[in-house]
Amino acid sequence: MIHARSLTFAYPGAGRPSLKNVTFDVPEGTVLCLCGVNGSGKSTLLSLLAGLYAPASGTLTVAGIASPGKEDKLRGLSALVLQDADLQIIGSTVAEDMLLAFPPGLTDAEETARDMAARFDLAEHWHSPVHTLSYGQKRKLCLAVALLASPALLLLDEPFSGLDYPAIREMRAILANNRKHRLTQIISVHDLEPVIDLADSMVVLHQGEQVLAGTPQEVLDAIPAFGVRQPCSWQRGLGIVPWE
Ligand SMILES: Nc1ncnc2c1ncn2[C@@H]1O[C@H](COP(=O)(O)OP(=O)(O)OP(=O)(O)O)[C@@H](O)[C@H]1O
Repeated sequence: MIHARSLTFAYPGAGRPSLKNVTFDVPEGTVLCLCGVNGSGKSTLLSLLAGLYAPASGTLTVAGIASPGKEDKLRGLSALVLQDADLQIIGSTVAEDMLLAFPPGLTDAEETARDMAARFDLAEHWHSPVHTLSYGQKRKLCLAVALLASPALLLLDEPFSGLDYPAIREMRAILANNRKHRLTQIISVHDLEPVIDLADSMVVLHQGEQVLAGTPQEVLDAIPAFGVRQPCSWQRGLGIVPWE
């Protein structure tokens, strides 16, 4: 579904590129775990995949839509869930934020949104002002709104950061359910522990370069050299042990 070929990108005015020569494929319905230390280029790559920027060189094709050239179409088929929920929430209440995901006047919009709120344990907060939600609830609201748009590609930037253990488990359950329904997902993390058993493939970035790519089993032995901690089960020689 995704073919990235020799992607290079530099922010306007930046001295050096934030992505260099990034090449990978993601089959439809699979989960790619994108990892690397702070500043390695994960968010930048997600922005290109979301159609927010175009590569300076190389080509990115998502479901047959190519960038550079068709970023507006890419934006229509993917949903990016940002690390900072406050940058993403635009409604003043949960209801308003969820209903803004639909075109005006769409029949069934409220019913669909309420069902999604219930799925994400947000039903009792339907009329709550968004600033009264907890950090974890705000993250869930952003993900719920992203899914309301029925994206073909879900892009998640550090979905576990700042979440407590129960919220991490809840987030995992949502991502696992998406995977069960064959939604293509790219999940950026610096810590692999909460996600590795859900990942079909991995790309490791370091200083904007793709240094490793393959299945978790192919990549995990080499990741410490790039500042990424191996999952505990892998360190103990147990391979990848599912959480549940
Ligand atoms: N808007 C911008 N303008 C200029 N440089 C930027 C901009 N955004 C990011 N960068 C630079 O691009 C590089 C990659 O940053 P990016 O945010 O993509 O990394 P990251 O792996 O997502 O980091 P983190 O884990 O800290 O979120 C960094 O050197 C960063 O300083």
